[in-house]
Amino acid sequence: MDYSSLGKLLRSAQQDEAEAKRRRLTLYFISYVGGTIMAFMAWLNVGNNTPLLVGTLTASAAVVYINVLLSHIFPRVDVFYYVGGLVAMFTVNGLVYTGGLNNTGLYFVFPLLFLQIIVVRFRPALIYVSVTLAITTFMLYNQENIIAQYSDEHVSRFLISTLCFVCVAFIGENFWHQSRKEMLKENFERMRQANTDPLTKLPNRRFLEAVFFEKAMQDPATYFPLSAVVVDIDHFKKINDSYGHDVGDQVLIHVTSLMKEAVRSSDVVARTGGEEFLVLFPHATLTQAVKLAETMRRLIEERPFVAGDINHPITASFGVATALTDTNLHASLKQADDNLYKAKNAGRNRVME
Ligand SMILES: Nc1nc2c(ncn2[C@@H]2O[C@H](COP(=O)(O)OP(=O)(O)OP(=O)(O)O)[C@@H](O)[C@H]2O)c(=O)[nH]1
Repeated sequence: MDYSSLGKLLRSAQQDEAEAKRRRLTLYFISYVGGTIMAFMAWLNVGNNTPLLVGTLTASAAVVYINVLLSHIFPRVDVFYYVGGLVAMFTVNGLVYTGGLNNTGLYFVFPLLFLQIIVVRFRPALIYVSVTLAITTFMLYNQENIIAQYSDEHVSRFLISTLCFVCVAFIGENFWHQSRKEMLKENFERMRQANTDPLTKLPNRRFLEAVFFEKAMQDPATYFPLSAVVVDIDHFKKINDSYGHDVGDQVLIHVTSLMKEAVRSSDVVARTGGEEFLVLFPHATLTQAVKLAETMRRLIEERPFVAGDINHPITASFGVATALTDTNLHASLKQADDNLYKAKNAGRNRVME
């Protein structure tokens, strides 16, 4: 698996739960409070001979309630936030068009715009608010086409204060957005370090357990049958003893690059111990995994470690097993381990299934 795919997996594991919760709770709060206010205002206006205003408020309240109820059922779906923003746009312009109760419609524009900014993500919010304000401004300068009538003074005051308000709200949102991005970047870097072996730059055991296996359990159709190959370099201690630890390290890097050369881009090569590796083949049968392990074994055998005066043949032993479903993942990892020991006992430099 290449660096960017591993990064993607890590990023998906770094779920920004706090931000998701903030958005979800904001949507719930705004929808229940806002929907109730809209319904109440609609009820207040019944009998005032303002059917369009009553209709706008009732329709908005109904859509807000349905939207929030659906968002409880599908909490991970983003569309409800955008629907919330659209309802705000519709309500703002309905209020501007009709004038609202006793011509107070313009005063409700501020909170509704603010709701749009916090419910919809930063960039889409720029579009939502711009479109909402463009329609509002058009109506205010073409009052012959709308029901409400506002004085020039009223319109100027409203537009200037709205502009200031929107700028301040976006500046605040932008700073929050930037600092959150920085925080996520730092957090990601820490996570990357914790999940990577510093010598070979391969993912480590922690990555497999905390990220990869979790992901595989969540999406078994993509990952299973999941084949595992445990790889152990033969007589590695001798290399360390003969040439020193630094050369041993270079041999580990050499073997890593050979294994990466042999596998597919969707496979994961991880370093799980000193001279032990675990290679995972998502969606691969036992036969395919044995074939890939054999390719790795041959490649390692055929390409000795060469550095300066050193030309040292390397071999490795392989234990293979396949988990057909997520329920036997751990049993098959253990089986792959057992098969590795069989390969060692049978004379090394071989693949055992
Ligand atoms: N250079 C280097 N050596 C390491 C590292 N981690 C573990 N080792 C060494 O790897 C060697 C493993 O030795 P053994 O477990 O006896 O295995 P082996 O010599 O490969 O023998 P078999 O596995 O039975 O073929 C030990 O000497 C460890 O010190 C490392 O990061 N770098």
